[in-house]
Amino acid sequence: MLDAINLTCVRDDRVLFSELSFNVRPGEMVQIAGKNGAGKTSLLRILAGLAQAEEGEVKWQGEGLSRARYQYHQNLLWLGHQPGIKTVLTAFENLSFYHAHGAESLRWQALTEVGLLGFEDVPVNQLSAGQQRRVALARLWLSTHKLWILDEPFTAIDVAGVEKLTRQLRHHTENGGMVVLTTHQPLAVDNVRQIHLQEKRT
Ligand SMILES: Nc1ncnc2c1ncn2[C@@H]1O[C@H](COP(=O)(O)OP(=O)(O)OP(=O)(O)O)[C@@H](O)[C@H]1O
Repeated sequence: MLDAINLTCVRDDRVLFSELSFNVRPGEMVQIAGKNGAGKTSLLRILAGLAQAEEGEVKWQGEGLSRARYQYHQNLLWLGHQPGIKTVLTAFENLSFYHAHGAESLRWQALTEVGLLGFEDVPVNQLSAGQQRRVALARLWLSTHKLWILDEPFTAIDVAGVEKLTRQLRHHTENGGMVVLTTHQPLAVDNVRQIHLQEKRT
């Protein structure tokens, strides 16, 4: 289980959120909602252990991230706002880099799932924005991590891609996984829990 406990985040003397507490249990999907600049990415980065909160703590399986860091990173798949892929490598090379010890057949399967079969040998910097995003998203079909933290995973993805990705998110939670994500578009998922960030002034 992931626990966010009394988190306060301040950026440029502005309190983005304060005393924010929630948890994410196996099988749950949580959407962080709020207008542009509300602090959604800032919150996800704190949850992923990439940034510090001014106050409060994040716990994984009951332990603070500083103590549980190794275990946490074994269980966490973070997909940031940027695709986070190596643009001089091809789609297939990216997946090989990411999934070095897994079976090659699984990489082909993941490329097929995200509709990149036929583009596997193209350097990523020659792919479209949506295709580049799909290379990053292919990791979701290779992941064995329990917790997925995804910042705007649907950005630049077409309608069919959104449906496929939504199915994969559902599949993950139905199998006991956890998803925390931001998105500005409606999610076609039952039981998604929303946490709204609202601006507070100092
Ligand atoms: N490292 C930083 N230093 C200073 N200010 C920052 C930093 N990171 C974010 N901010 C500010 O914090 C606010 C919230 O940013 P954040 O990216 O978390 O918002 P968001 O809710 O994800 O927005 P969007 O929906 O536009 O992606 C913004 O005003 C941003 O300028």
